[in-house]
Amino acid sequence: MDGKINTCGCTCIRKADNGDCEEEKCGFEYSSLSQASSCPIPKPPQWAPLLQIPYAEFRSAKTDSNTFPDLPDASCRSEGTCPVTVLFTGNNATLGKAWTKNMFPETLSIGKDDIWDDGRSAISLSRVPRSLNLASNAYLQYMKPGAQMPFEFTKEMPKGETKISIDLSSILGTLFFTWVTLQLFPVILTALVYEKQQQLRIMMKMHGLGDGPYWLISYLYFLTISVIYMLCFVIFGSAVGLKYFTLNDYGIQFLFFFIYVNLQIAMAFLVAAIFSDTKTAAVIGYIMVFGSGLLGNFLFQLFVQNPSFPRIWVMVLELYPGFALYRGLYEFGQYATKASLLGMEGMKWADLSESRNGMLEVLIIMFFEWWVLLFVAYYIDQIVSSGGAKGPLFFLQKSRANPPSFKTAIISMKRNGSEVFVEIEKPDVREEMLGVYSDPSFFPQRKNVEKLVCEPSDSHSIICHNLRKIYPATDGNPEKLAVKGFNLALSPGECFGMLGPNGAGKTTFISMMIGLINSTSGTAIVQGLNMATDMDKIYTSMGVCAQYDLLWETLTGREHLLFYGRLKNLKGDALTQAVEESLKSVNLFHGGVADKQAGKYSGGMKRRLSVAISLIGDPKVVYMDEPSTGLDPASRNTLWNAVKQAKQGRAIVLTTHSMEEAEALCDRLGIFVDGNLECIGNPRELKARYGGLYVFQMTTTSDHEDEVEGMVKGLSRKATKIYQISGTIKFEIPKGDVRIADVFQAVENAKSRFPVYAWGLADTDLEDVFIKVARRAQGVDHVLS
Ligand SMILES: Nc1ncnc2c1ncn2[C@@H]1O[C@H](COP(=O)(O)OP(=O)(O)OP(=O)(O)O)[C@@H](O)[C@H]1O
Repeated sequence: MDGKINTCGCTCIRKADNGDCEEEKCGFEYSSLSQASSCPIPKPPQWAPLLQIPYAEFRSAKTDSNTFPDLPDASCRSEGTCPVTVLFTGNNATLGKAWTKNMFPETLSIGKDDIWDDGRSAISLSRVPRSLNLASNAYLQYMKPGAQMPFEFTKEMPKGETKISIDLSSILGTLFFTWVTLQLFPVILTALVYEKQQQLRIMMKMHGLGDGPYWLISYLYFLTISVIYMLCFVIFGSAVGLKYFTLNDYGIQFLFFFIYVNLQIAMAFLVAAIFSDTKTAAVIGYIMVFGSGLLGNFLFQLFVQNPSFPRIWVMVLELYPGFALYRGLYEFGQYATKASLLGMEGMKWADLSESRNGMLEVLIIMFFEWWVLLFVAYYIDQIVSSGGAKGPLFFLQKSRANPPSFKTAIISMKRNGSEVFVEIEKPDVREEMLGVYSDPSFFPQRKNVEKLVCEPSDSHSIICHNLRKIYPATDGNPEKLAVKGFNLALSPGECFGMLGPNGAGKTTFISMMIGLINSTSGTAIVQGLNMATDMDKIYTSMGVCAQYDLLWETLTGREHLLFYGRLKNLKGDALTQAVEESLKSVNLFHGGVADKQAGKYSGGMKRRLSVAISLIGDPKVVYMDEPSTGLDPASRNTLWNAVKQAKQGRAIVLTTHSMEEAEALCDRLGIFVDGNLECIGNPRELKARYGGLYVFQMTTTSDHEDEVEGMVKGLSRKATKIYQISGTIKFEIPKGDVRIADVFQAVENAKSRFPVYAWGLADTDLEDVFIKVARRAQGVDHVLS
């Protein structure tokens, strides 16, 4: 037994004592070698079929260790215990090679020499495979090297195949493509909810974008995106040769996807009307995506493929857009698979009338549902976005005669001889307060508004008449009377500053004026239009800088201004020029800042952009809620200059906590306390009316404090001590009681009698006025409550 292969291709496996070969093994190499005449005639292998796999199991026929019952060695029954050789016989060995490679990718390597002339091939496997899939007309012969009798199993396929072609798109398509198509749903939904959550929708509305145009623009935008997305989807699918797309008629595919994306947008609008938080909406959106796909897969496999299941229930399922999508894609998949196997065309227009084809019913359902959902979404949105102003039957209210305009109401009151009475507070409170303040000029605004009410004119940009806001009781908190009857008349070119402590009701007032919330009662006329009936028209001449920056994080400053400028009907060069001037006026023009995304702006930059937005497009009335919050002194000066310039020809209402800002910008100031306007006038008037005092301060040693007090009392008997600590004493002295020269003289005398380390005489400033008015009002409120 030398193990050498002789010229006949045989190996001696047993030698006689004389050295001759007693037994040779020619193996399977015999036919690949040129055979000498002396070579023994090889024995053909004894193949016997051991395993029969029915055709029905064509795709998934499997063998396991039990399918090799004739393996002579028990140790060979389990995977990996002994090497084996597999023989293939078929139309050609390449087929066997390709097939086997597919089955045993880890263990198989087949070379050119492995293919025999008779078309068979032999491959050595390092282990017994656990399972086998037979996919060709090959005989598979399985033998263990060295075995006396080869063992084998044979599988003969019923018909010859030249190529294994599995079109995955047709098999996986329905579920996978359902998910791909539905991916747009959460995108549209979150975009819509984001605009609502960030109050960008109301911001757009405030700048003149009505509900109708908003819906139209948004709808067309999402439709364009969806159509492009679906076109790319079908084009790419076709380009890579997915039969799902290439075999079915493109016209039907276009119609199906077009109707579906419209339905999907309508559904996103509907769901967006219900949610106001982006994160919740995104979670719901993705649950709908995956749920629709998986549930659709489960239900339709179960029901559609079961002919005994009532068809009407399938149609009920299809009323849910996600399932309708699944069903349509399922039909495309069915037609593509059939066409691929039988080598014919997929779904054609004529096939729509086939009774088992659900495409037509899906198209009809989706088409009608698209319009129904759109209508319902618009209806719900009108109710939800109105903040309670519109009830479920708002369309009936609209059809009624228009409510009488403000002017008409006044004229009719005059005709009836009734006295026009403007109620500022409940009568008892009013009397009480008049008693407390005993100053009729305390309510000049009421008189002014009364006059305007009686003699309506267009000379005022804003007229507020007894505007009240009561927030309803929520979460166990009682209702809140935030604005208690506000009266204001504001002319063009005037800047009105609202001062007041936190919670005074300033933001509530502005929110009512910009239509963010509805007033509980009262009337406001802006540019001659009644807010209750003509808010949409008022929006076109209004600019708003809200307390919080309402910006799109992904848009640049310039894009924001271009967008809002367009809403204000600016076009072409006028728009470009207005945007550039606006950017310059708030110092956002230079250094590429204008083209940075607003999300990357600092707080101060966002604030300046908000102010620029409020002023673009020449609005006649501008509301600014604490515009300079968070600005550094330089930026604040820039902003002030912008507002001063913007005052020309416009009425501006501005709330602020900065007395400096109020004095710098406002022509008139109103101090608001606990929902009431406590005083109104220009800064100097207010200081004169509520100040009227000098503040005298002196620092000496502790043992001379009495002498300082005596000196001040000598100047004015009405002087009141307001502060005393460690030798520093402060007095308020009525201005009318004292001459400044006398104060200087008294101080000089005092210096000669005791040490004076420092002294000062100051006029009252706006801050003193503010504190005084607020304290007094809160004191009165406290008494009244
Ligand atoms: N949605 C609401 N529901 C109930 N109460 C509210 C609501 N919004 C505001 N309020 C209450 O109304 C009052 C006025 O609030 P508002 O925000 O108008 O005050 P403000 O003067 O703007 O305060 P700040 O200077 O702090 O901005 C406060 O007591 C506030 O708690």
